[in-house]
Amino acid sequence: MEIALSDAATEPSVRVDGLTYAYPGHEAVVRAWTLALPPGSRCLLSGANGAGKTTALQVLAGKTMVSEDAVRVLGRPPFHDIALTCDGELSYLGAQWRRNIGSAGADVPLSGDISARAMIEGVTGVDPERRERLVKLLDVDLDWSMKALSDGQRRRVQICMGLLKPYKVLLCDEITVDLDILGRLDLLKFFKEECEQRGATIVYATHIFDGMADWMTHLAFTSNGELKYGGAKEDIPEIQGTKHLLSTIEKWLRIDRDERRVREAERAANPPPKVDAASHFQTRHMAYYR
Ligand SMILES: Nc1ncnc2c1ncn2[C@@H]1O[C@H](COP(=O)(O)OP(=O)(O)OP(=O)(O)O)[C@@H](O)[C@H]1O
Repeated sequence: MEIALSDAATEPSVRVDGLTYAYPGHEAVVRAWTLALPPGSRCLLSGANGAGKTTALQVLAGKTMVSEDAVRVLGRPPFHDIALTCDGELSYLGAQWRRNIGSAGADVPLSGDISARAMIEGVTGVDPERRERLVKLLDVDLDWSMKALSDGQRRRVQICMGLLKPYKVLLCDEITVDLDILGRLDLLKFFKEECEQRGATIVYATHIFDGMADWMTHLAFTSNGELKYGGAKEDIPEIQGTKHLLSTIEKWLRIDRDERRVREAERAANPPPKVDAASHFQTRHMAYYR
């Protein structure tokens, strides 16, 4: 389903055109996605566990190779145009990023005595005013020792570091899950300002809808790998009015689960032939990973 531009004359910051993606040896988990997000838009990416949100975000982030025409970010193919991520115009805050930034892997705290200040001020080429604002916004104490933080405190330092450079497109995969209510709402407010004042575009995957109905300008709901519902929020009658977002998505998720159970029962009754992972990889997808 196409996510409509609010202004047809505006070149989208994110354009996805018939994107299909399968992990080697598996069925496609993203199927025929087409969407376009204009500058300044904030898209809530929603769907059940395993629906393909992380996979899609990783493709948008240029972590996996797909054809150059299938995904364009700021008019450029994110896998092939490495400068997009190196220059910080395209930023991805997701599971890999959580594992790599300010932790010793798998979100394990660093064992050395490194301060939050050393981590945050260690990021070079940053506007000091933006850094100060983010430290305040995220309520980070620069004297915190990274080895003695709660999950939420460590996440605040990570998020601070991830936002220091002013991206044009930001892809977020469940980054606020450890934050307390104020931390999450303040961050959503900051993101909204970034979109309204700088024309940044944000795609935000989450299962937490509190505050999202007012925040988002666009919605993408994926089910069984397909973009089932999508578009500018005013074009989706089912989610008009703040109170309808949670109940509507709950309804869509229940339909999704029922359909999945039917598919699983059918597959159990008629198991598909086994795919040779190596030849599938080479001949069909030629997928490479960063
Ligand atoms: N490296 C991989 N190899 C094969 N299959 C994978 C791989 N990573 C994910 N998958 C499968 O792809 C599907 C989509 O996974 P993905 O992580 O994109 O879902 P998600 O919507 O982000 O889920 P969640 O809400 O649980 O984070 C799932 O069925 C998952 O099992």
